[in-house]
Amino acid sequence: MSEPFGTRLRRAMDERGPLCVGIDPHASLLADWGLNDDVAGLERFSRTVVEAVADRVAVIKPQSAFFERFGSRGVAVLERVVEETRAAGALVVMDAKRGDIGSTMAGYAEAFLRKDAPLFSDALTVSPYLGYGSLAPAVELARESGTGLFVLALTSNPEGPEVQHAVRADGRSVAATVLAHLAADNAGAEPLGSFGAVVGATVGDLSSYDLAINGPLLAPGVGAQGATPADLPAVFGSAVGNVVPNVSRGVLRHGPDVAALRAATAAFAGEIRAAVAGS
Ligand SMILES: O=c1ccn([C@@H]2O[C@H](COP(=O)(O)O)[C@@H](O)[C@H]2O)c(=O)[nH]1
Repeated sequence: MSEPFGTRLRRAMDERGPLCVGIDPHASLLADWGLNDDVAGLERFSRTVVEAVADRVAVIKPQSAFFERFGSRGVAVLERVVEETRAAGALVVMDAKRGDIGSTMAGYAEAFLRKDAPLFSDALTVSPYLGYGSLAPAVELARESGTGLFVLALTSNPEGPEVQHAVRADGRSVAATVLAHLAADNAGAEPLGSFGAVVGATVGDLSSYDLAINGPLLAPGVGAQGATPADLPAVFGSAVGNVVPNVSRGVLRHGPDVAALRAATAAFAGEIRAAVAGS
C-alpha cells in the first residue's frame, strides 16, 4: 500500500517549508515573459517554472484551466509538467476543481488519482457543491492510491460567501459542514490526514470555523489577491502549522529569469517561515 498523501505532504513541508507555487500560465504572463500565447509559449513558461522551483518547494499547483484552453496539446504539456515536477521532488496538487454526481466523479478520480493515469497527481482540488457525499469515489481512490484531495470550503474570491456561508436548517453553515466531513475522513490519520480544505488567505476572521480537521489547509490568495504571509497566523490561528500557502502570480511575475523566480520564491518562503514561527 502506498504511503498516504498526508504523510508525504507533512514530510515535504518539514523538509522544504509549506510554500506551494502555482503554475498559472495566464495569457498576460506569457506576453510579459515575451512568449507567444500558443502551445510553445505555454510549454516554455511552465517548464521554466518547474526548472526554477520544483527542486525547492514542497508543492507545485498547476492550474489546469490554463493548459486545457489549448486542447489536447495543452494537456500534453500538463502531463510533462506533472512528470518533471514529481521527478524534481515536489508534490503536485492538480488544481482542476472537479465535482459531479458520484458515478461521474469516479471518472474524474481515475483521471487524476489512478496510479497509471497520464495526469496522475499527488492530490486534486475538488468541489463539494454537489454534496460532499458525491466525492466518495475520489475519497476511496485517494485512500487506495496514497493520494489526497483539497475540497473547496472557504474560497478566496469575494463571491464565495453567498454559497459557503449559507446556513442550513440545523444552524450550521455549508462551509462548516464541509470542514466537519473532512475531519471525519481524516480521523485517526497520523501525522496528517490526506483530505484537505481550500481556505483562502483572504477570507478574514475564521474564528467561528473549526479548522482542526487533522488535514492540510491549502491557502490561495497570498500575493496577487492581496493577502500577505504576515496575515496567516491571524487568519488561521492554531491551525497555521497545517497551512500550505499558495502563491502563483506573486512569483510568476518575476520570470522568465530563473534566478529571479528563485529569489521571489525564497522571499515568500522566508516570510512564511517567519510568520509561522512567530505565531
Ligand atoms: O479559493 C481559491 C481556490 C483556488 N484558487 C486558485 O489559486 C490560484 C491563485 O493564483 P494567484 O495568482 O496567486 O492569485 C489560482 O490558480 C486560482 O484558481 C484561488 O485563487 N482561490
